[in-house]
Amino acid sequence: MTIIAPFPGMEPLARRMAATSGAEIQPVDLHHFPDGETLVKLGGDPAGREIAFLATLRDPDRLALPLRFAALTARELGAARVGLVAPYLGYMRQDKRFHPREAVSAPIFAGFLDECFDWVMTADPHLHRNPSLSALFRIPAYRVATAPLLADWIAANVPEAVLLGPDSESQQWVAEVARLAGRPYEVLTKHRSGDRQVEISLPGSAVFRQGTPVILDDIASSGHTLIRTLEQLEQAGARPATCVIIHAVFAHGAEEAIRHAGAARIVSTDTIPHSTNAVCVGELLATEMKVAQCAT
Ligand SMILES: O=P(O)(O)OC[C@H]1O[C@@H](O)[C@H](O)[C@@H]1O
Repeated sequence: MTIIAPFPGMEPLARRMAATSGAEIQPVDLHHFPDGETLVKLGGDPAGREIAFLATLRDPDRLALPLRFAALTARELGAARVGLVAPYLGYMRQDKRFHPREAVSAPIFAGFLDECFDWVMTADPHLHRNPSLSALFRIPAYRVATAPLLADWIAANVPEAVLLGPDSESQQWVAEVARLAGRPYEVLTKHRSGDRQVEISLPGSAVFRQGTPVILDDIASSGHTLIRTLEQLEQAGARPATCVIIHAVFAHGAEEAIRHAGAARIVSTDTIPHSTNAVCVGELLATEMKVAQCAT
């Protein structure tokens, strides 16, 4: 039987995955010493077993070394194969050199995970320039799409939804969710000049006035993409908008600021544990994990 080894905070998602896959859950213990170093302890003996660590990489700098300790320890103790399920895969946004001498973090981070694991799996990675996850990793890389779950949620919860993608990067998600939900969509124009400096322009067609706007994006981080979109919609006289986010990254104060900007509701998937989680990806990940484990 496969082992799912959740990092701290990931136990609820591990239980949902285990309910579908029948896997055994063995939580990973992290002990933080006073000097800042971390002691990793596996929850059981992985000898001869398939083990999948479950860690969402919202805070990858803090998690990278413990992940490596866990993966190499599982190997040393004789695990048959060691996988990583990272429902949110951090560092994918720095996929090119935007300014001279910057690190192109996405492939470097992928290379780090290549060295630790036999396979990796994630949900809707932020890869809008190169949508192929397998081009980034040398190990087998699997992705699940949350679009069917988001479409179902919108169909059940938002009457007369008109989907809005705040920028061209969101086109791939908003177009697919709109298609599955059978609802219209529009993609807005965004200009970002800094971490928290964002401008949004609404399209002239104003389809968003014909229903309830649902702003759909893969990530809310500083929240400024959503905040500026909400402000523009309010100025244009649209109905209060619902924000649907795949990965609830939410930097400090972001959720409150988005609510203050007029969001009628904010919902997210549970790729990152957060109070806005309303859509569960556990079954999706568990089903894809069986595919990963059947592959040689
Ligand atoms: O505007 P914040 O919330 O900081 O960042 C999230 C946005 O930045 C993009 O990469 C994401 O796709 C999303 O549109």
